[in-house]
Amino acid sequence: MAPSTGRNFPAKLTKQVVLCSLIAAFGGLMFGYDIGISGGVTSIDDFLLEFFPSVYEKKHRAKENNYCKYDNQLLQLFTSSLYLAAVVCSWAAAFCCKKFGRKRTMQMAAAFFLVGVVLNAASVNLYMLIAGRICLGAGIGFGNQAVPLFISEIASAQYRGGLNVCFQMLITIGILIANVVNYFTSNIHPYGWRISLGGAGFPAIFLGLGSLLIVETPSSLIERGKTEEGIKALKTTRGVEDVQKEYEEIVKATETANKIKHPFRNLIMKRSSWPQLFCGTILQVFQQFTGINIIMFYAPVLFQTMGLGADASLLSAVVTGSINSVSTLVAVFGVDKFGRRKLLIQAAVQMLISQVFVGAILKQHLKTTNAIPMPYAYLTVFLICVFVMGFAWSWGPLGWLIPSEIFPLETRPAGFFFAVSSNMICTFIIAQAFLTMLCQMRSGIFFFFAAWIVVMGSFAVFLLPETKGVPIDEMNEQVWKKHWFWHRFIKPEDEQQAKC
Ligand SMILES: OC[C@H]1O[C@](O)(CO)[C@@H](O)[C@@H]1O
Repeated sequence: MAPSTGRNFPAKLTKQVVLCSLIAAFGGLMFGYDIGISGGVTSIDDFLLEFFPSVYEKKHRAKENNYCKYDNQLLQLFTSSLYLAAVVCSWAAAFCCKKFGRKRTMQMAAAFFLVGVVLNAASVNLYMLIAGRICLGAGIGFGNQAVPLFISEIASAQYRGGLNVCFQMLITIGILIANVVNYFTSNIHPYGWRISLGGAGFPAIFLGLGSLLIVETPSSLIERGKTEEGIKALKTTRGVEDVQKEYEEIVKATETANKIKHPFRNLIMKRSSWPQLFCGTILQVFQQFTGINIIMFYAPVLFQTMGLGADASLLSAVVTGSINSVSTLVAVFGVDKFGRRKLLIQAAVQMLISQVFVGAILKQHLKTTNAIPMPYAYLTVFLICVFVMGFAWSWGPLGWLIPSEIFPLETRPAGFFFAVSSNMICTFIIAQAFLTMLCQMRSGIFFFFAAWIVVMGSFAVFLLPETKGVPIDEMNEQVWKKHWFWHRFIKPEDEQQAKC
């Protein structure tokens, strides 16, 4: 018997949907592997010697202030150039998603990424390294745009949350694999870092080959006039024959979508799109301003700052990475059960407490060049794990899930573009600024992020609607029109007005 809640359409969890979602989620593995690798290689001496000799020298200068030894704009550009490229490319990817479908866009992602991997692993100078990062960024921009949309559309409402979280799940597994790879390759001299960077090819090959096997989403097929294929895809992905009602909803959404020639303009100008636009974008901004990436990119650097040795630092990054992956499982199984808001609010409290304690310990014990006493260093690693745990079952996965499910079909790729690109921009800002911020603000950086967590927690309490179990093409009716605050934006006259 197919489960059904509220006005849900009948559907079963089919093997095809699970398999397609998992294959698509390899886009997350690409992204995650890269995140983990960047942090690791920037603390490996052979890599620094080859491309950033001044950082190498500063790192080994005995008197250098711990907080500042990695502060170097070029080194930060290595990490962050990828995100700039990803922003630009996710805009192009939004067009490709609409015109060529989600599946083709994923294949483009894999192709760009592979070129980047080859350039990076074979780099002989900084230019090649940065050019490689830009291609990787293009791959990530295309992948991050297409994959969450693909999963949210291919899954029925009852299972959408859990399946979509697989994307973040694979991001975390990618980060973890990268941390482990870095741990071993850092001892392979002098080319271990090439193995680290080259390893990124595996997830891209998986995504590229895997995407040849998957089906296109019913919404995308119907939107592009492939009605017969769309109905067929609807039947196979839902695992039921009676798909008439859902088909009619998609056709209705498609008709509205086809009237809109400029989805980007429509989204910005039309008042009734603002709630989704605001919530989708701000969730991604908040996701980054939890401060998660100071840990993901720079955990080894951060732990070395606290005085742990090089190996202990890389190993601690492996520990935080494992906790990140395992805790994301809570979201896979919990998000369609507990709902989105409960997870976000609970985790905000947990993350706030750990940030404040980490800040307090570092303020007390890491004043100048000295390392902090070992028990406190380990307590800090523990608190960071508590923080990562909270992030992993909430703001991490839901930052992708909610924006991919709240926009109506006509503005979905365009709306999701704003969400993806705000993630990339904020990741860029944090990647670029963190080492300087650490150098300037010292332990204050943890209080800075704690303040953001207070703001985002309040947002989840007061402004974010619950979207659990609502069919994706019914959000306007069931969510926005009924919300205590946002309903005032969704007036029928607005819907008539801006058919730009
Ligand atoms: O799991 C942590 C990782 O997840 C992301 O927030 C993406 O959702 C990354 O920016 C971060 O490095």
